[in-house]
Amino acid sequence: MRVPAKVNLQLAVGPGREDGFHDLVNVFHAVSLFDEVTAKDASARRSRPLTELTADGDVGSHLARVPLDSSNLAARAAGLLAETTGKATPVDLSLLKQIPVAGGMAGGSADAAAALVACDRLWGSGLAREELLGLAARLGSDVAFGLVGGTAVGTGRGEILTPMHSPGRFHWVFALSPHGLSTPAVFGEYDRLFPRAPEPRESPALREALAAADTAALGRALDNDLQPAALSLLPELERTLETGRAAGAVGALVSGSGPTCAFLVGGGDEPARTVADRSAAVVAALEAGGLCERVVTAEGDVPGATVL
Ligand SMILES: C[C@](O)(CO)[C@H](O)COP(=O)(O)OP(=O)(O)OC[C@H]1O[C@@H](n2ccc(N)nc2=O)[C@H](O)[C@@H]1O
Ligand SMILES: Nc1ncnc2c1ncn2[C@@H]1O[C@H](COP(=O)(O)OP(=O)(O)OP(=O)(O)O)[C@@H](O)[C@H]1O
Repeated sequence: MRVPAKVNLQLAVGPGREDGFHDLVNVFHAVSLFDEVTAKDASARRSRPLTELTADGDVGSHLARVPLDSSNLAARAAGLLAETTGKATPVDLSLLKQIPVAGGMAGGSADAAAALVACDRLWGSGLAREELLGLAARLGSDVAFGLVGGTAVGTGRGEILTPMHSPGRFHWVFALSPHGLSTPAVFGEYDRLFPRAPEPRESPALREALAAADTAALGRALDNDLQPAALSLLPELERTLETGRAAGAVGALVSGSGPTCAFLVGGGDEPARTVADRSAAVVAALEAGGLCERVVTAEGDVPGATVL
């Protein structure tokens, strides 16, 4: 299975709920930075554990942060499916990672989405899409989007998804931080900074920009309520954002809970040469700035988990 990363085009965060979560208006956009998840039958093993994991990939120091035990979200996904259907045999899960780890791009959630589909096929459980989406939502707020992909607005804690009309093709540059940020810690910092947050509201300007495939308007509409919290925990991110903006990015923001920074560098409504030049300028400035571990480019939107 191949499964994409996400960037949040809008992340409006309401006040903390009694269950520890926050109501969101979360506009997800899937980008062409992919993890690959393979599930192989290991019935010969016969004994527990249900899953054994390996992880490899092109994510530098981030790879060391991927747990290889039952806490891995892909293993948890396999476990939840097994528990739900009662149909399971031991499985070897291998992860090939391109999505930054603890980077605010939903890498673990993507792997969980892919593992659900891969194990459903391997075990012949044949769950309906709605049932898989239900299991995904139980695993984490971002997991269902890994199944769906494209551009979609998530409400509730982010798991209730409605597709958004986005006919355009957008080009992005991502600055990967050497650090990770814990999602609960960033929400906690948000509560400290904004103890009386208003109810989250969708941005009409963003919806219009997406529908019109208007890159400049999309750049202006990008908005992440968690950005001040991520900057408060990692102040150096402000310089990363400023470096990309100064090099010509059309829009810049922290992706989700961070610390990956996302730069919109063009869209299909602009000449390809303009986009390529702008992208190259932003990549060069970020690399020369020495602020991030790696710089990668990607396009969006792309489909969710896909069988290779
Ligand atoms: C920041 C985002 O990535 C934006 O897409 C998501 O909201 C986070 O999604 P996720 O990583 O799948 O998060 P979950 O595994 O569901 O929750 C992890 C923790 O993040 C916080 N959390 C998450 C989602 C949400 N709507 N409100 C929250 O307060 C809670 O402390 C929760 O215990
Ligand atoms: N398959 C996985 N890949 C990466 N990290 C995983 C995985 N399973 C569990 N983890 C753990 O989850 C933590 C968060 O990883 P992840 O890459 O999903 O963060 P994230 O992209 O910031 O998440 P989100 O954007 O959904 O908030 C990591 O620090 C790691 O310990």
